[in-house]
Amino acid sequence: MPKVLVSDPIDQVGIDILSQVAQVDVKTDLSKEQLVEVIPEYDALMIRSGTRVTAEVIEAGRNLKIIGRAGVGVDNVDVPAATRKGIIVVNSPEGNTIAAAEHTLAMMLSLSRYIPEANAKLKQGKWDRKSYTGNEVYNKTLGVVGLGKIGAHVATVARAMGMKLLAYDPFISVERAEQLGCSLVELDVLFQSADYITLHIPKTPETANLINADSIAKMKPNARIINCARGGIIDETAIAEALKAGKIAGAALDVFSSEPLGESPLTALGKEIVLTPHLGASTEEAQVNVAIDVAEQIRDVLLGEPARSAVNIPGLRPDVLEQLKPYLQLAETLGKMVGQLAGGRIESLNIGLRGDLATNQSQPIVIAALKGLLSPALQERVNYVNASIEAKERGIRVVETRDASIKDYAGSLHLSAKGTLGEHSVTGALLGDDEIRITSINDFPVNVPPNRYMLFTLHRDMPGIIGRIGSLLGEFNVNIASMQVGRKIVRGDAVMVLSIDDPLPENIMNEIKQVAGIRDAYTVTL
Ligand SMILES: NC(=O)C1=CN([C@@H]2O[C@H](COP(=O)(O)OP(=O)(O)OC[C@H]3O[C@@H](n4cnc5c(N)ncnc54)[C@H](O)[C@@H]3O)[C@@H](O)[C@H]2O)C=CC1
Ligand SMILES: O=C(O)CCC(=O)C(=O)O
Repeated sequence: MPKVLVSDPIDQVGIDILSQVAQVDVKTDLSKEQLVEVIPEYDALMIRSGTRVTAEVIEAGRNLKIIGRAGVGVDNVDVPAATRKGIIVVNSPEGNTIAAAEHTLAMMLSLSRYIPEANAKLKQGKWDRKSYTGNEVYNKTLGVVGLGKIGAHVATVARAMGMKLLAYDPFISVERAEQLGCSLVELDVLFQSADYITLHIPKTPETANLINADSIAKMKPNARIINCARGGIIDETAIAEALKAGKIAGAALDVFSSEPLGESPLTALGKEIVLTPHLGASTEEAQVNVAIDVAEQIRDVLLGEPARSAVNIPGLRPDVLEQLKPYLQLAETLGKMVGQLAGGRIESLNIGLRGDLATNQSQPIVIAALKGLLSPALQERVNYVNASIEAKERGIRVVETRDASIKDYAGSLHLSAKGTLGEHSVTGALLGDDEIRITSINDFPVNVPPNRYMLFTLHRDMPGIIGRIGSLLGEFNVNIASMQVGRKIVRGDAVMVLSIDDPLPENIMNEIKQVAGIRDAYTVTL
């Protein structure tokens, strides 16, 4: 039974799902060193934001197949290191959207009305009404930086509260922004015009310290900033100084450049700052959502199924993935075949998507073909995560073509590879019940299902040759399951495809190649 380590607190519902297929160990107090020590025994790791999955942890995790982040941000996982090792990293892109958006709105209102300070003072027995005259958000301008899932929900609710909306997001269309009631503007315009600025972007090299002394200098003195996205997007020293000097009116921060927040100039400030310890996703509803979402993906991957929200393999909607699954299997099978026909060192792979397949999302199909191509050499070390990197590192040139007009089957895939044994091609399609058929070898038409062990010959179409190969296999005690010949013209060149029940014994290939009329012969193991 596979083993899953859960190293941050997650909802029990997630543990229950994982327990269907794995032994689950919950160890939420591991030090960095302890994690490195225990990780080799686990097939999967499930975390929230507390665990740092460094390159060292990934290197030590020699059995790891999947890392599941019960939340959105995967900045606590060294994703490139995981990708290099072929480990899938999954998250829950939507499970905590509402929780984070509502926390943002709560922070904005708390900050505007000084609720945390007033509450604390009253609990100390002080009835102070004059220190806490706040501001209304109604009719004020909210600048949303990052109009993705959380930013969009914040914008929708803020609009209902009567706020005017500006947004900055270079990857969002004007139509989408307008649909949400936002005017898309440049960042500087947003900084100069907004009364409230809320951040909903990932932390990347471009967004690190986006709010700094320079950007703060552009803001209005009554500006209030809310960050429920990621620590490090705001320069904490700069914002503490700006608040102290009254350059802006307030800040509400849920996330920090280093967590837990230790000694910081932020904690010394008064009612102009509201701080929460990374609580954006901390609702019962969100924790159930993310636990189910990520535990299901870990379960599926441990059962050999694809994950629906992997961050290091092409993201596909579950319905699209479901529809593509048989084609991924087809691409992998053809990749395996053509790789073995073309020989070990492959220079190039041409992938032709034909018929209906030409209108499909091709990236997963290309990856599946590469996985198949490389699997004879790399075995289980190659998977959907690292197939592209492995191909690139081997200098394999990948060319993709599409032709929707070829309608011999509803959709077919044509792979052609150039390698040490020359250039070879295989075409395949799916029958109505998603059964794979090989429909051509080196452009000779055939119609055979793939088989674990196969023998291909290129030969001259002439009497006696099929019988001779049959008897030769018989002499070596190899049982033939099926045999088919594909030719373009009578007595011209042809291919023979034999499905056999056992691996071919050594030496037989030399004898096959010496049969009169045989030009070449190849074995394939699928
Ligand atoms: N405080 C908490 O507990 C939580 C924090 N988060 C964080 O909130 C952030 C947003 O999450 P979602 O809305 O789910 O992500 P999302 O991916 O739906 O949206 C992010 C948006 O940022 C935009 N963006 C990327 N780079 C940008 C840039 N340089 N300038 C402006 N816009 C840029 C993207 O186009 C996208 O529209 C993430 O950092 C996530 O980790 C998410 C959940 C809970
Ligand atoms: O797991 C958590 O509580 C943090 C959530 C978060 O920051 C995220 O999903 O990006």
